[in-house]
Amino acid sequence: MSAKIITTLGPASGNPEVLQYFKEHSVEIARLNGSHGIIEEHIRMAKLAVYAGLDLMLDLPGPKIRLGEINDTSFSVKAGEKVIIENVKNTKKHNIIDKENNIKILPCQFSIEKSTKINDIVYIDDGKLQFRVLKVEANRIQAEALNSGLVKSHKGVNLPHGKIDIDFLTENDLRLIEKLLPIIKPKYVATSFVKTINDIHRLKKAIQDSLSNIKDYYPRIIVKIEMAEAIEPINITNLINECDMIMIARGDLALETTPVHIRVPFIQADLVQRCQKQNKPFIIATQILESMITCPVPTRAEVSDLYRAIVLDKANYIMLSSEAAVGQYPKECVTIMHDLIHYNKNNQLELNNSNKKLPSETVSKRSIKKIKTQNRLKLIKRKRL
Ligand SMILES: Nc1ncnc2c1ncn2[C@@H]1O[C@H](COP(=O)(O)OP(=O)(O)O)[C@@H](O)[C@H]1O
Ligand SMILES: C=C(OP(=O)(O)O)C(=O)O
Repeated sequence: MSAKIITTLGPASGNPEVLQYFKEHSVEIARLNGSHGIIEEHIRMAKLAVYAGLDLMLDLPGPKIRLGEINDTSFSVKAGEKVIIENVKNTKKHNIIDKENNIKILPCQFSIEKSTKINDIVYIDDGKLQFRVLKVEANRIQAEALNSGLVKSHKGVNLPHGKIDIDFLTENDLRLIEKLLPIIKPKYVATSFVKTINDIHRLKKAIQDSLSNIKDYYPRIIVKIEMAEAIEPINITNLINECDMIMIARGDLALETTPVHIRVPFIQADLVQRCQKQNKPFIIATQILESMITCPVPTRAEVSDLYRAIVLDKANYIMLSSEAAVGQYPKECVTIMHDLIHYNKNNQLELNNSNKKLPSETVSKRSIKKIKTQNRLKLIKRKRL
């Protein structure tokens, strides 16, 4: 079976023309990321995706630390600039300047100060922005930007060296399970930041409660592997057993496991083997064609990553995130994936056919026989001498 594509829906892809193109180019599942957008917008995009013939996946945010809502949606920081990362309990938009100190504030949806110490690194937006902790205060930390970039609303915050205890099913997850799930009835529900099998039991119970009045429907559960605890031997075996599909969620995985960034390919190799052994379908996700968010062609490294996922790992699904949700080239990304999938399929066929037509094995067997006969003759000759 060849790989199929999952595309994350967002402003760049939530329209009939793009969705039709996706359907015609190996896309099978449309993913709604519950971390972004409002419920009404998800319902609108879900209807369009179903109309285009795609299956739906509702991806629940889980206990992921994220920035809050920022006024004007983004602002820039410069390398060396001091900022405050402050816990905000409400969902209102936040101004970004602390007038007293004339310093920029990054609103954060969880309080991270108890889990950080001086010199720890805070990663934001899949690590695109890095901050070093300078001072820990009540309800906030002071930090120094290690690189320049844009701070955007709702981007993820990772603290690989600090553990934060946030309950697995958040208010946001429960709201989506109660208000969105029964309306769109997605074929799949993906669950984020899972640690143990107990998390899955709790999720299934919450889904059952929300669907108590609906018969003949229950979603398939996708477990996103993105935390160090989840890949501990007992946990990972149980999680693979308990779910319908695994997602290797490489974005957070890269920052939740240490040494950061470099462990992902090793974990990917291990998870692929485990899923294949336990006969469980799996998705390889995140940054597969990241450069194509702003560029119409992929890098060689991205094509190699795609080759590994499709040809070597034989992933059941490969997933596009920002590339399809907010990128400039959603159709081009899908085309690259679709073309590689089909090139591989045709290439395999050609190889199989050429094996049948050109029995190179027979040729080489024949030559081996000839050499053996020649050797035997030489031996006999030598013995006679
Ligand atoms: N429904 C949406 N509305 C607006 N933007 C979205 C939506 N879904 C995704 N995005 C954007 O695409 C980015 C990448 O998607 P994804 O990888 O799923 O997000 P994240 O890593 O933040 O969970 C998000 O960070 C967000 O900026
Ligand atoms: C798919 C992932 O999760 P999300 O996009 O929800 O952060 C990931 O971290 O790789």
